[in-house]
Amino acid sequence: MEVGLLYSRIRPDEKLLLSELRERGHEVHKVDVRKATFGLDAPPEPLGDCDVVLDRCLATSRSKYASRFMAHYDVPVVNSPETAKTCSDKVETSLALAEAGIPTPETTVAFTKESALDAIEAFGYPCVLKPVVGSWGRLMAKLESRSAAEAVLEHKETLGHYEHSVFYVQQFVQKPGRDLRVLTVDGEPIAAMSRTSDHWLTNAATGAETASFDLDPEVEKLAKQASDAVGGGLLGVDLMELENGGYTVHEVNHTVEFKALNAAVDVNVAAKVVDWLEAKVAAEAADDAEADDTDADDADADTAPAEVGQ
Ligand SMILES: Nc1ncnc2c1ncn2[C@@H]1O[C@H](COP(=O)(O)OP(=O)(O)OP(=O)(O)O)[C@@H](O)[C@H]1O
Repeated sequence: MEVGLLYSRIRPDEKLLLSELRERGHEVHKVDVRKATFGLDAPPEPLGDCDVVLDRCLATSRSKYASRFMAHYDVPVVNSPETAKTCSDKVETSLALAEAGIPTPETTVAFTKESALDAIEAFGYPCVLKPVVGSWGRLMAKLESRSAAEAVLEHKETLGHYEHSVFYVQQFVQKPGRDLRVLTVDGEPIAAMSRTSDHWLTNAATGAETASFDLDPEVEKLAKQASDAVGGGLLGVDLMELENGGYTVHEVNHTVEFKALNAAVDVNVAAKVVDWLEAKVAAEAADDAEADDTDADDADADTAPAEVGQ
């Protein structure tokens, strides 16, 4: 198959994917989104001929628009623009999870620092303030007191980008020093790991210790539901274990990194992802062939009465 790769930096994750794709003899076209341009009529060369395009852009805005353009050109893209739109924004993600009835931390959104402080006080301390867009745990604050909350809110309002005047306040979940990451393809888990740290931020990017996690049916079910809720694709579903049992889903990542997962588990993650891509492309080709057959049958049916009459 011909695979397009939209990127701005080739991380170890992309390297794993690229070598797996090339080892299997697939042709890969890398497109640096910093150099490409996207018009309304035709896709940048050679993406139009690709069987599938992988959006691996680092920047949220690039990822959102680049995947939207691919869909506009009718080029199959992973992940879909709908998924990118939902996952790249924590408000959208929380709403999608809540609408699907998936347990997710209690969250309140406010638009001024005064109403944000009201929301924070209603949660009590500690609670969490997150930027609506961003990853790797950056600019997340665990608020331990009213005075800390006031200071952070003032900094955000005065110094922050306009996105920082959407205040996303969340209950602090008393997790057991770790959270869980499940990598899924259209809801099917490929592998899972726990990420443990003494710090309250336990994502791998902050240096947490990773270990393979044996999926239980509940995590598997929630990962599938969370994937469906955001539109499916190649996703990293993040969950926390609750003190009284059960889980809560706090994030779904759409341009998911899997280098740490690959190192933690006994699964060749890139190989599983490429298996899924191959199956996806084959299914799409079969659908297209069926549609062509149906069109041909319809054309025969259209001409049949005339033939009979002759
Ligand atoms: N409500 C919460 N209560 C307690 N801990 C939390 C809460 N939300 C997030 N965390 C911790 O903070 C870490 C980062 O959170 P989150 O995934 O929301 O941020 P992020 O910047 O989008 O990170 P990434 O994109 O790398 O997953 C999580 O791995 C988890 O350990």
